Formats: sequence, C-alpha cells, structure tokens
Amino acid sequence: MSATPAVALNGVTKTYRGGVHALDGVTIAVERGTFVAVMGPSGSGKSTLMHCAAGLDTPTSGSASIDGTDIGRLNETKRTKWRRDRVGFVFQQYNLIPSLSVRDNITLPLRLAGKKPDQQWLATLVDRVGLAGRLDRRPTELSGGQQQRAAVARALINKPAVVFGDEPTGALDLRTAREVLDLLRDLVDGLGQTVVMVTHDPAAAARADIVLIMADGRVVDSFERPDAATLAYRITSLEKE
Ligand SMILES: Nc1ncnc2c1ncn2[C@@H]1O[C@H](COP(=O)(O)OP(=O)(O)OP(=O)(O)O)[C@@H](O)[C@H]1O
Repeated sequence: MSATPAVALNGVTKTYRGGVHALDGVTIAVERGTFVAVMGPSGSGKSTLMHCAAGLDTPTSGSASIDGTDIGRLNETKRTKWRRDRVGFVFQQYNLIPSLSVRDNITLPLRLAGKKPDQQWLATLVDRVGLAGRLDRRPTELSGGQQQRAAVARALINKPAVVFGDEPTGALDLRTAREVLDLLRDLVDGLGQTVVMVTHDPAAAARADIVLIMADGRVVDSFERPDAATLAYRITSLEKE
C-alpha cells in the first residue's frame, strides 16, 4: 500500500458566513483501495467534509489533498480541470442526461475534457457494471438501479483517484441498493478503486471497510468493518445528545 493516501484532510475547518462551524478541525487519511463511509446526524458536516475533500469547496483553514495534490494550491480554473480528471461523483439522483444515450452519458466527462474514450476501458467498465447491450438506450429506458450503475460507470470513466458518493443508494429500493453497493464493493476489491460515500443508511455503511462518524463538525468515531446494528445504535445515541 502506498504511503500517500488517496484522500487526506489535515486540520480542516469550514466556517460559513453567519459563523456556522460546519467542520471543526477534521483530520483524516483514506488509504488507496479502501471503501470509506461517512455517517452522522443531520447537520453534522458530512456534505461539507465531502465537498472540501473533493475540491468542490475550500476549507477556511487546514488543507485537503487527493493523491498528494494539495487542492488549495490550485486556482479555480486548474481545480475544475483537475477535479474532472481525478475525481468521480455519484449522486442520489443519478444526474444522467435524458437526451443522451447511456454510452454518451458514461463518456461525457471525457468528451467535456476533449479526450477520446479508451474503448477497452469502456468495455471493461460496462461489463463490470452490467450494462453491456444497453449502451444505445436512453436513461429513461433503464431501471433506477441500472441508471445508478450507469452513473457509477460515468464516475469511473476517467480512472479517478477517488469516487465520492453522496447518498448513492438513497433513491433505491432495498434490493437495488444492495446491487449498487455490491458494485461499489467489487470496484474496490477488484480494481483497487478508492470510494468515499456519505450515507444515512447503516446497512449501506456496513458494506464499507471503515465508517467515520461525524458530530458537530468533528469525526467522533471510526469503525472498521462494523455491523449495521452497531452503526444504527451509535447514530441514534448521537441524535439524542
Ligand atoms: N452554504 C452554507 N451556508 C451556511 N451554512 C451552511 C452551508 N452549508 C451547510 N451549512 C451548515 O453547516 C452545517 C453542516 O452542514 P452539512 O450539510 O455539511 O451537514 P450534513 O451532515 O451533510 O447534513 P445532512 O445529513 O442533513 O445532509 C449545518 O449546520 C448546515 O446548516
């Protein structure tokens, strides 16, 4: 395992206008090829952590890096380009473009960067996410789970250093959610992909290697391969505090 973490936050604080301390000195290191879930009560800072880690937002103090690149050192133009190249995103609402085929949705990040898809990688990915034979369909012709799998393939088309998931199973029924989690697990185990996922669902988080628990802008706990019941209990007790 490399010494350079895929994602590192060092003493990150984020204070929003109005004085809300969304992050209060967060230090984390995510090793490459691991699946990390972030849980915590509403308002605990999960989205802010993800946004700072992914270069979508800048910390008020402290630093964030991906694969050793300090995001704060990049100006906005460079940061946007770098993010497109090095970071993949999967959201709750798949965010596929209805007028484009599944193939064009998956390869969109490359085309936006003026690059040609590596056909072999595209074929590998499509096979891995189980969408072979569906590339010429429109997103609306796919089930919710298939659409999310297309979104996962889109997130991976650039071979990013890390894929961030913001409630990626939040809109899916139990069985389909499990399929998408199986896929994320497979990408971590089979391809060495690094995945960081924010979720409210203890069963989803229990599929990760490490689960970070946030409260009041801080990481207050870290579990290795916990079961869902342990996580549910921990979150409920934090919500009561
Ligand atoms: N743009 C903003 N301006 C001001 N305050 C904000 C902004 N974004 C988030 N906050 C505040 O920062 C704190 C952390 O918010 P954040 O969205 O990171 O929490 P969260 O754990 O992701 O919540 P949820 O689970 O409800 O999505 C909250 O108090 C929130 O109200």
